[in-house]
Amino acid sequence: MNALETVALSRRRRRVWALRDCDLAVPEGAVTALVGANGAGKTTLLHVAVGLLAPTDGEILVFGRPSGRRGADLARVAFVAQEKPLFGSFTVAEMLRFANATNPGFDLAAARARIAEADIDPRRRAARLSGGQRTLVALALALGKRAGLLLLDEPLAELDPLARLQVRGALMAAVAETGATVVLSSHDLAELAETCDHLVLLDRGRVRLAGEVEALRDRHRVITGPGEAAADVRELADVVHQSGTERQTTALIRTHLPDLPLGERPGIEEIVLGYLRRPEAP
Ligand SMILES: Nc1ncnc2c1ncn2[C@@H]1O[C@H](COP(=O)(O)OP(=O)(O)OP(=O)(O)O)[C@@H](O)[C@H]1O
Repeated sequence: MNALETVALSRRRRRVWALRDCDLAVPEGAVTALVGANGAGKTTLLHVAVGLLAPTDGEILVFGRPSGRRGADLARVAFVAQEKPLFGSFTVAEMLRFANATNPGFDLAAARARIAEADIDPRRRAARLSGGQRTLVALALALGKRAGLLLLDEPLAELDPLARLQVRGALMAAVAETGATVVLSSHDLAELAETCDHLVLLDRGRVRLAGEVEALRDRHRVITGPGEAAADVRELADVVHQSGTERQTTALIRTHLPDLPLGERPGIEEIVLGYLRRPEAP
């Protein structure tokens, strides 16, 4: 079963279509990167998935059921919002106890261990935490919930390099140990390449590219050669993006032949940048 699935999902925000006709499937047990330019619709998609926003059109299913505000369904989902909202007047210890009291199956010991590992004083009030510390507390709460689906909006943005490594390790461990599904949005493509096995690229509210990272890499090549050779390549593949001079051109191409003996297999960063650079690419 897919952990998250959308069918012709659209969401309008005032005059803007923040999501438009999105069809996508996030498989269970995978770590999926949600990427796209600023304003592409990533946060909107995550908010619709947890029922904070309703679809304008279409459907979104979480573990096969329409997403909504029913307690039993929400118990299977943990969400860390971009602003990492916490109750400012609560101490960290109080927040963990509150989470423990309100979430059946909450792993209080594991959450406390994460706070200790992050060297955060549990007596400190949330309002007095640094941005990165807020993130670490929010992630400890989300992971403690032991939810089947973790939706994380820019979870690594404010973390120092060591904390980023620790959080990425904790997410991968959650996937390995409990079979959890993780969807995380981020602008750090290099980091995502090391953490994620699936990718969804949103572009002005539409799904531009989606699938397994290795399969997407198999379908693309970076080729270099004289400009006129690009015409020959068009017979075999779609040119996603091309740059350079008449004498020397570099192109990202998409092919239907996974074994195309041509050029280099690109990294996920090159693929995403190629599509973002050329909005009219196929
Ligand atoms: N509260 C709101 N009211 C009206 N429009 C909004 C609101 N929040 C977002 N939008 C619009 O919806 C679109 C998608 O925004 P969204 O926040 O989902 O993008 P994003 O991909 O998460 O961007 P970022 O990478 O900057 O966080 C944008 O055009 C944005 O201006």
